[in-house]
Amino acid sequence: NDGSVTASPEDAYDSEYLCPVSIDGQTLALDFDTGSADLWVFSTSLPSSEQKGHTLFDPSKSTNWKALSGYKWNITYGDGSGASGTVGTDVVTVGGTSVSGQAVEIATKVSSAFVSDTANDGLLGLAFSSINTVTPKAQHTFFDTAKSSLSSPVFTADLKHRQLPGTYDFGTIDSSKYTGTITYIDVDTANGFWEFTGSGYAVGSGSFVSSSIDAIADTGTTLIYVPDAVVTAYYKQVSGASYDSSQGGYTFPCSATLPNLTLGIGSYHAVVPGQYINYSPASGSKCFGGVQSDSGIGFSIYGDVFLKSQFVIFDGSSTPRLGFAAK
Ligand SMILES: Cc1nn(C)c(C)c1CC(=O)Nc1ccccn1
Repeated sequence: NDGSVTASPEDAYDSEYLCPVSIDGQTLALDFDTGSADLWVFSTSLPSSEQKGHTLFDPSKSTNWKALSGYKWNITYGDGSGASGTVGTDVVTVGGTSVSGQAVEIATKVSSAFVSDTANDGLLGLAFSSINTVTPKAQHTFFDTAKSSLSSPVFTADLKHRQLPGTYDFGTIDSSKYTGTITYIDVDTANGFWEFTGSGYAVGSGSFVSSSIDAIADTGTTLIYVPDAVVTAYYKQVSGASYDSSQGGYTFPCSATLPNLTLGIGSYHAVVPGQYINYSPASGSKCFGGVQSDSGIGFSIYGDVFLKSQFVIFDGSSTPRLGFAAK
């Protein structure tokens, strides 16, 4: 029951990656999010003003739909966006991986950021089920539901830079998708995230700075959010870079040459190409950086800007771990 599904960039800046997911034959484009654990979808139960532009799941058209009476969900993401609604189970298929009895969370309310993100029909959470928001009983993620039917209890992310489709694979590690060896690192599941301790960083050709960085591998977050020491060291090497409070982050002249950012994973040095860190135009001739401060978040987030430079293994075995390889 292994599967592979394309992950297509939503826009020219790789703000998010969307994957086709079939719910009892109704196909929606979902944002696979290793930073949360709810599978929720835009639905016909939303106010019509919030439905516009999205593909809607209609449970009344699903023969395998089973409503969970009295069950509810309510999620708020770190950027302040959120959604809430009711719950049922159905057959969910991702590439070749099909599961029955999967909790599908129907949105009856979504925040404005989701309404305006019309390419996105919901999220498929791939963090640990311990942080699923359904009450009175937390539900399993798609990966947890599928795990026992997979050749091995893993999924991998091979996200691409700029306009290229990548893939999420379930159940196998495709050795044609990476080069060299895989470096594995322990994961602390206490907060429900794929959380690990990074070993440090380097900017461009500069020397590696050893420092412990508490970070999560988060496919649902666009940028890299790291400690101020890293951010300061990075933009010191970018002429014309500065913190722009009106943009809410560091910007720089779009013509700037950006240094690579190396992030240590154990003894492995993961290199994020400088071009990946020119995220998008900000205003005028300034561009917004793909590396920003994690202050106020409580941990660092290695989001898509980082993950798309690597081949990443999310190993859900009894001792969960993360694997990283160059590609
Ligand atoms: C935790 C956090 N703080 N801040 C400022 C950001 C941007 C985050 C990450 C975040 O919100 N990710 C997200 C958003 C929507 C859907 C899925 N993931």
